[in-house]
Amino acid sequence: MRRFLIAGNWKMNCGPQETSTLLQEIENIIGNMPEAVDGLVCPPTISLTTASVELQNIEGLALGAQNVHSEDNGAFTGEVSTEMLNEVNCEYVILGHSERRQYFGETDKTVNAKVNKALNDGLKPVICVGESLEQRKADEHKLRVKKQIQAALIGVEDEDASNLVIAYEPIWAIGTGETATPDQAQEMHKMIRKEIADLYSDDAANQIRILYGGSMKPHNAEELLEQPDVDGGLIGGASLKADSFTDIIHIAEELAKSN
Ligand SMILES: O=C(CO)COP(=O)(O)O
Repeated sequence: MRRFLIAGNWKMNCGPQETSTLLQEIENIIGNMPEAVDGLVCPPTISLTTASVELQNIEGLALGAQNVHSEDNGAFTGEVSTEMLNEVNCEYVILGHSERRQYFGETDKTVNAKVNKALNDGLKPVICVGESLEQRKADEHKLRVKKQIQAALIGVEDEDASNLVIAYEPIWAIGTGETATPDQAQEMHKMIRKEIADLYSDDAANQIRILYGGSMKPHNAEELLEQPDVDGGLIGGASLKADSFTDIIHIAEELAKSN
């Protein structure tokens, strides 16, 4: 059985001080992560070192970055390398978030290079895919997401597939308060799992975790997380408050217990 992964993408929020405060608040509420649920926080690069220290007190809550470069090192002003992320105990890295695709020139090709680099260097990529509102209205959402997945996974070997996480994030639901309905999320997650089965194997498809992202909040987390192919959440706004983030963790815990 796949374990829930409840992940916070903090985006460009929380410098080192706020990072310490937020993680201490989370620790005060949950202590460690519940047995049945995996957790992840992805602060901005400058706060990773601080987060790494704080997270020593919260068992089961892993650390991730929001981006990485595909080269080892060198003249790439403003970038960070996989080696640097490993040094501060990052386990995951978010790749291909729609905001990076939209504002920072990320393409299917650069995402693919980063996915391979991350896997080669022991980081688990959280690959973000998702369609725009126009694409959904034109009934192109399935094709768009399929293409993003195929492109992101070029060169990724079968044995690495289980280290991947995929996040389905419909762009129209990010930061808008509008959520995909549970049926819409399930339909897309099922299709993504089928795509992984076609590209790799049923085994890989059964193992891979597919997260939903886009205005997941405590009030809608249960109906989304109870869908059979929704294995967790990639949470933006609601991950910036200790109470809403831990509420969602507790919802996942209850669902895991009842399964
Ligand atoms: O983009 C997201 C997570 O990566 C979702 O953000 P919100 O939860 O703020 O909609």
